[in-house]
Amino acid sequence: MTLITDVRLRRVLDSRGNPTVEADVLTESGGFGRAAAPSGASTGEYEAVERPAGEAIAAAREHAVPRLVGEVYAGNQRDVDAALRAADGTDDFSEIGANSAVAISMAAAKAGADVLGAPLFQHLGGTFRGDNFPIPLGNVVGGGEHAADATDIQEFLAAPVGAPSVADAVFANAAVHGTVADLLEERDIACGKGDEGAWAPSIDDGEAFEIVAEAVSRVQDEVGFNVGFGLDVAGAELYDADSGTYEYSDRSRDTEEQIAYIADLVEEYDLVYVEDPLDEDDYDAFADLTDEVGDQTLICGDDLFVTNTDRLVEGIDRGAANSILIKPNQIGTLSDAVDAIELARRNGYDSVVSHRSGETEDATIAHLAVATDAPYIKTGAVGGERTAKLNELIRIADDAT
Ligand SMILES: C=C(OP(=O)(O)O)C(=O)O
Ligand SMILES: [Mg+2]
Repeated sequence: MTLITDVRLRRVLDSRGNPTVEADVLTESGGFGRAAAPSGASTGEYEAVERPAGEAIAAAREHAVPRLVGEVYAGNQRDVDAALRAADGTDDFSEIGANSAVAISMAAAKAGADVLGAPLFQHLGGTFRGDNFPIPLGNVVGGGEHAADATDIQEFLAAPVGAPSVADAVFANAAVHGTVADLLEERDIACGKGDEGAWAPSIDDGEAFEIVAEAVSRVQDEVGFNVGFGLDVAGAELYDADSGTYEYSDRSRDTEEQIAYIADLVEEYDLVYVEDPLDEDDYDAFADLTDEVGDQTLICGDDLFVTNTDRLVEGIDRGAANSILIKPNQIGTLSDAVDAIELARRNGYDSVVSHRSGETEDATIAHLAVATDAPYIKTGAVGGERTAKLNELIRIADDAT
């Protein structure tokens, strides 16, 4: 029933206005799935390769489509993803592009779900999934590679850890985003937004901490449950390998100073989450920081692990972190992303399923998080391509997908 009969690929716009790959997968019995690839700006060095959309589409039409059409069942995700790997023939999807691969992988999953008449999370995770929801981490102030002339730290993330429901959590994050705007206005700070919809004021990190801490505390008082906050430091973007230092606007920090700085921030602001506090090659520094504060907060590897089980195994062996960011396009297929989540769980690591800074209306990651019982999802706080995922979580909870 789910034999793939057609794969159609096209260029569509992402949220930055760049072309990205959209895939349609059709099946013998009329099943249909459509998905589009997201795209990063602060990409990790070890990610699967995104090719320019037109080239990725041409290569996938030549190498992948013939291995799928009439050959593979969309309902068998492992076979779909194995066919994509075989068609590509490289370790990093540099032939057909991880953007073509992930779009086809996700579209096939949706086609499989469509044939079953089941919600995507249930097709991916089974009938006993759908009761647990991830806590959404929402970017409310940001800079780094996502906005010019803004904070050094890439993302200040609201984290409504005490929310009684996913809808309460989603609205709490939007309230923090709105309260940050009020506080910026009170301080006469005009600003626009970065790529993920976070405010991108031209302020230093110290002032951003003050504002976000105040916003979180006000919203916590309003909603009556615990709202904390966290960071994506995107340490690899700050790190200068030649000098071995982290370069902030106002000063440099060597690795020891960077570890001490982050540990102090965890203490001072009771941070619940710290992503990529250190460079993507420095497992040892990650391990030192995790040793120091890993019992108080999540230390999450994004550029460190790039959703790659080999890198995660190394991190687990070395005690480098206690959580992993999961971005399907970093590794190229849903099967690989699920393998990383399962390996993480078996080793006591929390998974944080994540959007990219360049996004589309695609909501697959909301289903992936619910399907795998992931404790967190990072997908912004506002903006259509972000609310696509957040509203889908609310629909899943409402049994309305
Ligand atoms: C979402 C992120 O940004 P990008 O997609 O630019 O890598 C991130 O670094 O976690
Ligand atoms: Mg990151």
